[in-house]
Amino acid sequence: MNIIEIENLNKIFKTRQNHFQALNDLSLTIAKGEMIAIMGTSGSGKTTLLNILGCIDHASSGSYRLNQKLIEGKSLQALASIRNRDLGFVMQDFALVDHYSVQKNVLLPLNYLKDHKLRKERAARLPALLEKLHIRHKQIEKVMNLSGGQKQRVAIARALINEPEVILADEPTGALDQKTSQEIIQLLRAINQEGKTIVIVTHDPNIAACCDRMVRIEDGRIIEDTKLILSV
Ligand SMILES: Nc1ncnc2c1ncn2[C@@H]1O[C@H](COP(=O)(O)OP(=O)(O)OP(=O)(O)O)[C@@H](O)[C@H]1O
Repeated sequence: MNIIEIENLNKIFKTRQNHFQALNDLSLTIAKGEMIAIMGTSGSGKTTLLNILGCIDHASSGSYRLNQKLIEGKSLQALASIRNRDLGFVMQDFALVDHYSVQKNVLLPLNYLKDHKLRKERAARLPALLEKLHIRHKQIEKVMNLSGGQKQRVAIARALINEPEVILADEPTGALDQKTSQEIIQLLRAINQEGKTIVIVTHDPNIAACCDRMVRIEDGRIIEDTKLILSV
């Protein structure tokens, strides 16, 4: 089953003087449970694509179906709820609140859940989640006192707390050294093997090599789509 289906997607950024076509008739399907790397030179359209997949931005034309549901035409409120329920985000700069504790950061997405019972159930999973990500011993530590690798583990825990089907990661290892990057990618791989679909934007061929598939974008178009034989 395809969890992501995009068809003939175009994205045009309009400024006062001119306009720029960042995505050009791009079509892509991603199967449930796939781990896919999006590569391409700087300015090729990777983040633009990820932002549309993440319902942070909308396409100028074309269609996007997430879990069979058409995303175009949804209200801002509906998009916010899709982002919170169906998607988890992991960013290069971690996007954590530095002066909050690890547990407060991880529990943040639950604030948007209206169902109090569900909120309690999910919050109860916190210790097991932190254990799995090897940061249980840092539960009440402020994020500002953690290493880069630990911060990214907190961000991954936060992305997982609402049990989304899809994790979108924009250069998740961009701020980390090589050894820590490998640890983070192996962690994402383990999460993928539990059934999550993972889309990773990366410049790093070593990260792409840990994925099932690599799609290369140039000038807003897909120029390569390769299934990878995993060595990990
Ligand atoms: N809000 C915007 N307004 C105008 N142009 C934009 C806007 N956002 C992105 N662009 C342009 O769209 C193109 C694609 O940008 P995007 O951020 O998707 O590239 P990228 O592949 O993620 O690059 P990088 O690897 O450097 O992060 C770039 O030429 C960029 O300048």
